[in-house]
Amino acid sequence: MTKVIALANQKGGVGKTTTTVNLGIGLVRHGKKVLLVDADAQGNLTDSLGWHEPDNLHKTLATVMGKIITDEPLQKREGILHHAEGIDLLPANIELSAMEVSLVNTMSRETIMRNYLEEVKKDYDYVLIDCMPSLGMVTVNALTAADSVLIPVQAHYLPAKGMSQLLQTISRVKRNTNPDLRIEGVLLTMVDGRTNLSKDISFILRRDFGDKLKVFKTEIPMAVKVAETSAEGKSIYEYDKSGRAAAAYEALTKEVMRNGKQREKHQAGLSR
Ligand SMILES: Nc1ncnc2c1ncn2[C@@H]1O[C@H](COP(=O)(O)OP(=O)(O)OP(=O)(O)O)[C@@H](O)[C@H]1O
Repeated sequence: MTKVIALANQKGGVGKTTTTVNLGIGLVRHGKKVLLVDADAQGNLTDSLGWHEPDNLHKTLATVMGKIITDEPLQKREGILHHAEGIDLLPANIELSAMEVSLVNTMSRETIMRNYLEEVKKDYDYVLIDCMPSLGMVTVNALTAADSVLIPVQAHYLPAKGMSQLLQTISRVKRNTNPDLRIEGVLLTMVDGRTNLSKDISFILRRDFGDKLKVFKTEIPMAVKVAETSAEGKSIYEYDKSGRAAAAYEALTKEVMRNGKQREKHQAGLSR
């Protein structure tokens, strides 16, 4: 069964795009078939995989969502690009901002992305959706299409208020359009090893939001090489394969795969 994971946090610059790329390519390196969906009109994911001028792309997430809205048939792999490291990408550009506006007056406006993914996800083991830094209609679509949400949090920034808003949106989506939506985990990013702040933040998250809010064991270290990868259009495994950040993203990849297996076992146990 395909697993759809939305990477969301309405605060910008927390490592969503970097994590989408390196978790996605990490999964490919373990033999998984993976589609990345850029759900941000800034097109940062598209750019960081080497399509440096997203606004010149003719077919994007906005194109295929538009076709779902008007009930036009999709072409095979319409808009999907293939990256040299073995991963597929549905890109985004500025046209997604217009989609954000037009969704407001669309019937079943929360389920357009889910309906699109129903058509393409059977070709993949994982679909990762890189959300934009807002909790608008496109992000609600991503949360409605997802099985789980992975929440990257910058370790040196206390996210309490933003986290409450995000958790409220997740609860609203669960109540209205996606009752099975789970939280995959909170991922601490840009961790500076010289401080204990990430431990404090893990503690505060658990204290304020309860044990249900799982925090990944893996933490992503702050590393200049990570910041350099996006200009290169490569993953951290290609750019700095023996560095600490590559090891951390590999550990995260294994943790995500392990979580998936545990859940499958649990569900199999329940249905017996
Ligand atoms: N572990 C890291 N160490 C150092 N720099 C990092 C790390 N992770 C991400 N960065 C850099 O921090 C910036 C923000 O990261 P990223 O684009 O992944 O965040 P984002 O949450 O997707 O941002 P946006 O909200 O704008 O989409 C980028 O310049 C990125 O290269």
